[in-house]
Amino acid sequence: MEVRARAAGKIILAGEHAVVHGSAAVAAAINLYTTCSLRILPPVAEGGQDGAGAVELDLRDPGLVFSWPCARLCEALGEGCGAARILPPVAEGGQDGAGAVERDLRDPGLVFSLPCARLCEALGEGCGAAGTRKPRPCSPNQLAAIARLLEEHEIPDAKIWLSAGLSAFLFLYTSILGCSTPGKVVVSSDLPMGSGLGSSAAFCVSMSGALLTAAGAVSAISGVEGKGWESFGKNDLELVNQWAFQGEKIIHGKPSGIDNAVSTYGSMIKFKKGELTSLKSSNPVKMLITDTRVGRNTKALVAGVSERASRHPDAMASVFHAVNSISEELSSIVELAADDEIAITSKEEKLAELMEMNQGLLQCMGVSHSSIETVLQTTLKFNLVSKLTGAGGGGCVLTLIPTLLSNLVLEKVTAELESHGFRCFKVEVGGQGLQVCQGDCSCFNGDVV
Ligand SMILES: Nc1ncnc2c1ncn2[C@@H]1O[C@H](COP(=O)(O)OP(=O)(O)O)[C@@H](O)[C@H]1O
Ligand SMILES: C[C@@](O)(CCOP(=O)(O)O)CC(=O)O
Ligand SMILES: [Mg+2]
Repeated sequence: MEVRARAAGKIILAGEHAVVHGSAAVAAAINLYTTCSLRILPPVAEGGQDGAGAVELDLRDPGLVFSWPCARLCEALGEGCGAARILPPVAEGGQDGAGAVERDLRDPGLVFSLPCARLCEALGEGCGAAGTRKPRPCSPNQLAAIARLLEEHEIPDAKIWLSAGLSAFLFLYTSILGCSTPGKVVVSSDLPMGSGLGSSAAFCVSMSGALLTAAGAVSAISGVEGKGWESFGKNDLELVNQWAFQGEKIIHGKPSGIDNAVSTYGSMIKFKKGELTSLKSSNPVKMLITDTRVGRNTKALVAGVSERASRHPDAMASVFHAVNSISEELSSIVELAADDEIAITSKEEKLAELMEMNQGLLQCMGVSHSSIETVLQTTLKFNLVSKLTGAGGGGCVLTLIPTLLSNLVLEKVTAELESHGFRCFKVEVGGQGLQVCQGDCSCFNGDVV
């Protein structure tokens, strides 16, 4: 069985960091994706091919491949992993008895087998992939066991930041498919990693989408246009989102959930205390993204803001309160319909002013950086307003592009930003959320399985 899932990166127009402390934030999906391709391999018969009984992860962006024998996963993660083995669904006219759930109780020495058809008849809808329908957090013991598994691999020092993503992968894979399901996973992404465009969330959402589809816990709705990409219904998206959030917790420590939500659902959203409101943006919002190429780590920046908040609780509560007002106002302006040049310009001026105010408050939180300040000063020379997006400390900066801005000015500002060594690109704002494609994945072509 092969499945491919893709999830979008995001920009935060207002409210990053404050959203972790209960304020509202506004985010939008962008047309840069992380794609996770999964091939479930047949269970290995005794005396079977060497190495076939393994879980392999091929990370195309850093260019690293990892492999864990299923036996080693079961030994390390034991009970917690459920040691489930997913058998391929039975085709019509398939082998008798294969479409069954078998429970092998080693201690009393009893084996029970219930045909799937009988389970469905007796338990109906509610019986669907029960184990995966209740996402649970990674326990401290599980996390420690995963860390020990990772120590057995030589991760180059320069790429040690990958450990968080690898831990999230091992947690999601073994929790959803069990430890004894051999498989091969390939991840590739358009997103720069660790730059504020939500690569960690897109990683967890695409991974959860592919794994849950393979486990039969969610299924795509057919008939959506595109090159074989299909969308999911609301309940399935919610399940994927909840699992992805558990993965984000491993990477970020204390995520608000906004990144995985916008990556899963797409479009533009307002997010507050876990509640999501979909925003209908009536005019296109155009943003230039500047990647300062200054690496940073979301987990450390989020922890830094929390420490500042515990040192100055009253002052920081006021900062978070102000950000909440900015996000609330920005979300209502985004939805205003502007149908002539004057109305569009006035709407864009309001958005720009709110972004500028938000940037000032992000400076108060201590998450700006000299590279970000350089972007702000450069764009200001052209009367353009910018703010950092995501966790800050480097990473990406957004610049609002007014509808009436000439291409010449845009080229000039881009050239000046790039002369500082930054990388500029334009993105489409408010696009697709999670999508899936089943069938042969081209990334496995040439594999001998
Ligand atoms: N395509 C990917 N391949 C491997 N790991 C990834 C990938 N995308 C994200 N990650 C994980 O997510 C981490 C970056 O997350 P984070 O610091 O939150 O930055 P951001 O989400 O803004 O890109 C990486 O260090 C890595 O562990
Ligand atoms: C800083 C924060 O608001 C967004 C982090 O986004 P990113 O990982 O930098 O893309 C954290 C969160 O909301 O979980
Ligand atoms: Mg992140």
